[in-house]
Amino acid sequence: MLNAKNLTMCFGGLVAVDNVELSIDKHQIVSMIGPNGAGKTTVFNCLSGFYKPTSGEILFENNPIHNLPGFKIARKGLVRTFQHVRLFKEMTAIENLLVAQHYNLNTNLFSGLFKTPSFRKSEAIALDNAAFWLEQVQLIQMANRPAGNLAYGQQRRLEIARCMVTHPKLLMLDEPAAGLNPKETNELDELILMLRNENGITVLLIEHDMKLVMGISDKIIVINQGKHLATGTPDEIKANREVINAYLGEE
Ligand SMILES: Nc1ncnc2c1ncn2[C@@H]1O[C@H](COP(=O)(O)OP(=O)(O)OP(=O)(O)O)[C@@H](O)[C@H]1O
Repeated sequence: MLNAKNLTMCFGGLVAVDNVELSIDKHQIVSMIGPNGAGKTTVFNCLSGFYKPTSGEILFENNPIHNLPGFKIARKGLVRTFQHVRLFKEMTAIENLLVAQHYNLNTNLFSGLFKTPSFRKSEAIALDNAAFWLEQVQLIQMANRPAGNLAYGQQRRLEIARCMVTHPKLLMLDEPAAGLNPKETNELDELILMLRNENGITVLLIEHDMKLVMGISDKIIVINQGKHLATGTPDEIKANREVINAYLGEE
């Protein structure tokens, strides 16, 4: 589904990502791990169009995307969250999910002004979709609360719902468990598995929580000092001497 070849990203003289190769198959849950500063977020930023890679190729469903801006990549079905929560804090939970669907709304000036039947229909579909995903992430009771008033774990789930209302094919989560307590991390674990098992989503995540990573990943990609170090199943990665030396051994 997603393939990166010779992916390289330089910031001035610093090679943050150095010839990284990766591939993600449909319906897999793939985790990218590595020490702080290894280059994981930079890889994410290149894959999602936030950065234009210095060199290399990124194919999404066999089409090159490395020259596309982020919003066009998102429209192709590759959608992401960020390391820090980025919700519209003054808007309610449901409003955040409606704003995310603006692209699907039939909103030209005429239809919006006169509330044409097609405008009202697309508004109703967006509302149903938003309510469905609030239910899925167990936030339906919070629909009318300002997003900024939700607990941190709830805000994280709302961000995932905000991605899901756009019907992505590949969901990329940057440190989704950061700042969550163990109960919230378990709920996140279940939510990610549900997205894959019941909604057919492919998931790529960056995560430092090894219990979560080892528990849900089909495949783990290890990055160290900007370079690809290893790829394998959780058991293969746990037993990989180079990985233990570079990363797991530190813990
Ligand atoms: N916009 C930027 N400009 C300059 N240097 C950058 C930029 N973004 C990242 N870097 C550098 O690139 C390297 C890789 O950073 P990156 O954030 O990708 O690592 P990471 O593996 O995601 O780390 P962490 O786990 O701490 O989030 C670091 O040395 C970082 O300082």
